[in-house]
Amino acid sequence: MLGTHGRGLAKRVFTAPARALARMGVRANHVTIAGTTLTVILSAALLAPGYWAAGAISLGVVLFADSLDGTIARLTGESSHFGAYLDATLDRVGDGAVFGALVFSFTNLPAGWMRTWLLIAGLITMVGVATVPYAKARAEAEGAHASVGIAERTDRLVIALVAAGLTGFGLSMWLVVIAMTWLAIATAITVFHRTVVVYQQLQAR
Ligand SMILES: CCCCCCCC/C=C\CCCCCCCC(=O)OC[C@H](COP(=O)(O)OP(=O)(O)OC[C@H]1O[C@@H](n2ccc(N)nc2=O)[C@H](O)[C@@H]1O)OC(=O)CCCCCCC/C=C\CCCCCCCC
Ligand SMILES: O=P([O-])([O-])O[C@@H]1[C@@H](O)[C@H](O)[C@@H](O)[C@H](O)[C@@H]1O
Ligand SMILES: [Mg+2]
Repeated sequence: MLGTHGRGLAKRVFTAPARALARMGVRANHVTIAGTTLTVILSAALLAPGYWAAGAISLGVVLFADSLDGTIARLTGESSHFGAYLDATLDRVGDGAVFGALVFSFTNLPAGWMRTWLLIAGLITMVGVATVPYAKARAEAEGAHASVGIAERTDRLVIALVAAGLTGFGLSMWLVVIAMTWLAIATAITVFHRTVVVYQQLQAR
C-alpha cells in the first residue's frame, strides 16, 4: 500500500543523488550490497540492544534509500535480471535483521505477559515477513501475479520502525504491542489473500 505511493516520492528524492553516484562509477549492485550490510549492522548494533529511537531513525533513512539501487540501474540503463534477483534476495536478509533484532530486544523486557506476547507476535511476524514475498515470487514462477495485500514490504517496515521509534522516544510500549500484533495478523491475511488470487488465476487457465 505505502510502497505504491512511496515509489514516486523515492524517485523524486533519489534521482539526483543516483545520477551523481553513477557518474562516480558506483553501480547498482554495489548500492544493493552496501544497503543490506548497513541494515544488518544498524539492526544488530541499535535495535537489538534496545536503542529503538536511534535504530528506527537510522534504519528509516537506510531503508528509504532502498530505491537508490533501482534508480541507478535505470539511469545507467543497466537494469538486469541478476540485479532484480540480488535486490529481492538481499531484502530478505535486511528484513530478517530488522525483525530478528526487534524480537531479540524483546527478550530484555521484564518478565510478564507483555514480553511473552511480544515474543509470540514477533516470531509469527518473522514467518509472515518471509512468506509474503515468497508467495509473490513463487506465484511469478508459475506465471501468475500476487502483488496484492495489506502487508507489503514498505507497510511492514514503516509500521515496525515507527512504533519502535516512537516508543524509543518515550511513548507507550503499547504502540509496539499493537504494531507487532497487527503485523502478525496482517502478514497472515496477506499470505491468504495472495493464495486466493493465485488460485483464481491458475484455475482460470
Ligand atoms: C512523528 C512520527 C514520524 C514518523 C515519520 C515517518 C513516517 C513515515 C511514513 C511513511 C513513509 C513512507 C515512505 C515510503 C517510501 C518507500 C518508497 C518505496 O517503497 O520504494 C520502494 C523501495 C525500493 O523497492 P525495490 O528495491 O523493490 O525497488 P527499486 O526501485 O530499488 O528497483 C528494483 C528494480 O531495479 C532493478 N535493479 C535493482 C537493483 C540492482 N542492483 N539492479 C537492478 O537492476 C531491477 O530491475 C529491480 O527489479 O522500497 C523501499 O524503499 C523499502 C521500504 C522501506 C521503507 C522504510 C521507510 C521508513 C520510514 C519510516 C521509518 C522511520 C521511523 C522513525 C520513527 C521516529 C519516530 C520519531
Ligand atoms: O514483500 P513484498 O512487498 O510482497 O514484495 C516486494 C517485491 O515487490 C519487490 O519487488 C522486492 O524487491 C522486495 O524484496 C519485496 O519483498
Ligand atoms: Mg532497491
